[in-house]
Amino acid sequence: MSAVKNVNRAPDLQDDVNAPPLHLEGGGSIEFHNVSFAYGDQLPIFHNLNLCIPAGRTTAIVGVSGQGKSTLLNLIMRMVDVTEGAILIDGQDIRRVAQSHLRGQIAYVNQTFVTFPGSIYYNIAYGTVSQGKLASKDDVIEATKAVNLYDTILKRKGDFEFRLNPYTRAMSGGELQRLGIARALVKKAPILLLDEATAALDSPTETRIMDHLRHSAHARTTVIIAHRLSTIMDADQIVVLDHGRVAELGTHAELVAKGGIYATMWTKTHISDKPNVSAKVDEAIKL
Ligand SMILES: Nc1ncnc2c1ncn2[C@@H]1O[C@H](COP(=O)(O)OP(=O)(O)OP(=O)(O)O)[C@@H](O)[C@H]1O
Repeated sequence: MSAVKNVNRAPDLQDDVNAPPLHLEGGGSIEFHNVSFAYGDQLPIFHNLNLCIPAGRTTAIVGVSGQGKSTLLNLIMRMVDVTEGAILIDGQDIRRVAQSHLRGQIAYVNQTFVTFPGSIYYNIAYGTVSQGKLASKDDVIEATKAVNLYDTILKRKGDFEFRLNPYTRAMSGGELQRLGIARALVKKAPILLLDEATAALDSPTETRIMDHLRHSAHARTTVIIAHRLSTIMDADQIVVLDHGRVAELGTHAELVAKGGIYATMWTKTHISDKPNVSAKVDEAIKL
């Protein structure tokens, strides 16, 4: 019932009358142009932020806790509107295009996978519902292979017909997180936003999924937030957010050589490889 209520609720942000769809001829480049943003009457999180996220590439966003990484993704999805400035996707101000179409072009995964009462197939195929359809069984199978979950599902009674229920814990946290990524992959959206989407996974599984995302034939613009820097060190560009602005931008090698905020975080990550001190270092990185 609450899902039905949410679907029927008027959106907080209204579309222009006859708002056009988003045209992605440029492949989905995202530009923050002098963006300022505050939640309500809170202190601003961004002030005159300028950032270019190139199409078809992977951009990682890092920064200590509370610097606005998740907010940056919320702004791209237009869950909230900029206070000043504009966000352009392939040159189009996202406030001027239909919200349903904008979100139809974006796949988003965070740490929480919402399960619906229904089969594993349904729970993954649901990823395309904003495009007015359920994903095909073949696409669902392909996505589960990409996230290293196919064999696990086959071991379940009824495999893809195995029923999930939000109130019983039928899968581990890592399996649910991989289901969440599979749900995003079936959407085959030109823009993929990952917010700590692989945080619950062990390193080999995470590496395999990241490799798939990097090398899959389906070109997409990927923006990724990850606390574990090893997840994002191969990104085409890494953006370090600090005090509402882009403090550093470059590849992993460039930023380590620069010796600034990222280099400090990277050094702490190395220490965290030693098991006994990892918790303390996590705490330090989170500040
Ligand atoms: N809906 C909201 N209303 C008011 N303030 C919010 C809201 N969401 C986030 N904030 C605040 O905005 C700031 C940035 O939050 P955000 O979640 O974007 O940071 P983050 O860099 O992703 O943090 P973390 O690494 O801890 O996830 C924080 O101070 C947070 O408390």
